[in-house]
Amino acid sequence: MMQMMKTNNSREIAFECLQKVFKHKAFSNILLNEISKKDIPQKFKNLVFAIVHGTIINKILLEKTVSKLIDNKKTNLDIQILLWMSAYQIRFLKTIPLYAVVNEAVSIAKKINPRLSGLVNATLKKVINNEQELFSFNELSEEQRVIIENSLPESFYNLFKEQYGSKIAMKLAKDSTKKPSIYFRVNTLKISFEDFFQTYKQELSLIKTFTKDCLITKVPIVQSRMYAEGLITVQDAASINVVNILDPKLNDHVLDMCAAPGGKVTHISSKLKNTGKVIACEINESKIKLIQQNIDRLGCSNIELICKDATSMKFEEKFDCILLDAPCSGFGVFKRKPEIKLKGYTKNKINEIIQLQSNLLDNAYQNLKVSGEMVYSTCTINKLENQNQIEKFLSRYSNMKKIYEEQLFGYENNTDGFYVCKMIKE
Ligand SMILES: C[S@@+](CC[C@H](N)C(=O)[O-])C[C@H]1O[C@@H](n2cnc3c(N)ncnc32)[C@H](O)[C@@H]1O
Repeated sequence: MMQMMKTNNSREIAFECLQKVFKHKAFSNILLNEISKKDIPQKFKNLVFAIVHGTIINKILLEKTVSKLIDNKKTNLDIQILLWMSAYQIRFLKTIPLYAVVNEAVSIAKKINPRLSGLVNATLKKVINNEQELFSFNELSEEQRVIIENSLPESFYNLFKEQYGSKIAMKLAKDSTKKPSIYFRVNTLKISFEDFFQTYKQELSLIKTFTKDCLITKVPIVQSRMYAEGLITVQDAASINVVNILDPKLNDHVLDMCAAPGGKVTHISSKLKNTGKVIACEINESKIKLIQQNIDRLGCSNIELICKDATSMKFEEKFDCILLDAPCSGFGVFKRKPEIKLKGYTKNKINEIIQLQSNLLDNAYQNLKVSGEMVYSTCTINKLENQNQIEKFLSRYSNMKKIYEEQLFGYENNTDGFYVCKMIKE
């Protein structure tokens, strides 16, 4: 195995990331976060991000295209990954010189196995010369074509079609390859929404959105001064929408049962203007530090952080308001975490998650005051974890009433797909 950890070459770095994703099931957002800290020019980083994200998002399309030219069984996975990422650049990154794509791929191939560099060279020249034909799947039905062109595993398409019909399933397939918008939340503990908007609307090309406290920008903002000072935090509009629906009131006693990395709990804190008390619970100890960093950066002073299993914790005092932003399949975040899409749909794993959600809901009920309100949310569009889960919950507790329910698919406003249900304990 070649050693490339110390390289500054964008394509070598991208290749190494993709190996980790495809061979070792690593998550690209974690790898890319590490790369964003590397001391290399921003334009090199941008190329790495584009290649890694684009190759994962389009993996099925790239694999089917490349396999028209090579025998997958006779070609090792490293060479296939190299061909997928190079075919991605040829097809989708039109400003990159084609000779650079081929030369760099050949030079990486020489490090993997010098005998295969000729194969890489010849295959990529064929992709360049026959691009339109190789990337077209006109012989297939429209449904089949759309799922290949958008690299959606058939198991997902079938699940969405069964739950919502083919029209919505097709829209979901097409949406899964879109570039997500950069949404963020203005931290009203430090600046009012209008002041922030007026001050930075030009500099950050700001656009208002469908949900309160949330803006869109075209400029990367994680490295910005406004971010470091805690004026803003990056969060998808659909996620911001959840706490807007929860709508906790000043001085409320609030429980967030599953809090990491802290996007929603810090939003709750800002809604309360640091009054009342918020208990933020998270089972995973390694994520506690992340929540604390967000709490400190955003200036939240009413949050108590606890590391516990939220299926069984009990409190002396019950809560006015509970958020259960449950662990879920993540079928609403394909655009942001394309690895989830590539894993395909397996019933057993989902059944475990559904049971955990159900146990969490039962304990939320136990900890909620009479007249208290709770929100159950997930970043999935899977009905079994959403509407069906809530129907079963409501049938277990006759004094729980649904007061609001919303399923965002993600294609409406280019957000994540999110389910939100607000209930009251009578
Ligand atoms: C969807 S994420 C929460 C996102 C968070 N609300 C936010 O907005 O930043 C779900 C979290 O629940 C945590 N979790 C899973 N099982 C749990 C349990 N039994 N008790 C508490 N937390 C749990 C996971 O570690 C994960 O961090």
